[in-house]
Amino acid sequence: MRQLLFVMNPISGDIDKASVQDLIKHTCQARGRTARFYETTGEDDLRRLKRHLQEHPYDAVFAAGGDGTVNLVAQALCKAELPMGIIPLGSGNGLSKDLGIPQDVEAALDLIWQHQVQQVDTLEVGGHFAAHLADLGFNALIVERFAEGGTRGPGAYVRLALQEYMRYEPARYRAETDEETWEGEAFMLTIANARTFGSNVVINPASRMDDGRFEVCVIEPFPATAAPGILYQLYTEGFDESTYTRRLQCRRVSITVPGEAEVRVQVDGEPLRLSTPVEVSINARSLRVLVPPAS
Ligand SMILES: Nc1ncnc2c1ncn2[C@@H]1O[C@H](COP(=O)(O)OP(=O)(O)OP(=O)(O)O)[C@@H](O)[C@H]1O
Repeated sequence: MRQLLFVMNPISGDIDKASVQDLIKHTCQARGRTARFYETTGEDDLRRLKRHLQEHPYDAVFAAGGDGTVNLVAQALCKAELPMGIIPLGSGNGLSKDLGIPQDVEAALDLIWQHQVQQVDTLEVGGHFAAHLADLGFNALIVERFAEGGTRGPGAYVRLALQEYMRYEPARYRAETDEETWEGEAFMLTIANARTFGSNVVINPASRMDDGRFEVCVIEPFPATAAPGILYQLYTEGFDESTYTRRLQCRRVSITVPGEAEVRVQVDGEPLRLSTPVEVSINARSLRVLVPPAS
């Protein structure tokens, strides 16, 4: 693994990218590796990155940014042999946490020399690629407001969530999977290939990213008095213990919101409006990722 590309998002997280780039360059040079950098622009990045990868041979491509940058690189490498590494530089870094990738830049870089390659499933959500988590309902609304607001960081997210919670009206959903159908009201409905949000909320405990299946994790409407208990359960892997939650395991699902032609969906942290039904399918073991070696 000698030729390495680092795809850097100049605006992700709250981190000085020039010093990170220096650190990556010097670490690689000192240990006989060549690091090249590819800066994202926020416009047409997928097409440009794919073309760059066709024209240049690399041994691995690192996503150096947040979940959106990871989504971009994962999409470019999906169904390819080339493995993806992650240098977590966003505010949430959900997928890297799920895969046990160190959150410290130097430790994450060490995976160049010591790693195993894990093949993980990826999802298609309404025609959009997802490597981590997507959802409909409350969190999708907050992610949309967050993007509109122009502020970044976990503090701004929590402020928005508290404001919106007070006036939030849960919607009715119908989820038809390859195994069962569920219809009912939900506070939010998460399409989960992975386990944990970047905020450390465990939405899909004891799940696997390489089993060819994903979960639809439903949080039903709950009274305000139940909120602290649900939050506690979400942070302590107790999702299934609540009377307000359920999980459907499947290989595909079709989600409708009766009476709505369009629905808010967040996919790997990006807010989208998708037409209904939202069709979700899985690409089993379609992405190769560098993770810490098995202990
Ligand atoms: N040069 C750029 N200028 C403006 N926006 C950019 C640029 N490069 C990428 N983007 C946008 O940045 C977003 C992805 O950001 P990313 O998820 O990597 O960081 P983050 O939002 O800070 O982290 P996290 O997702 O962990 O909260 C995408 O919407 C992408 O279009």
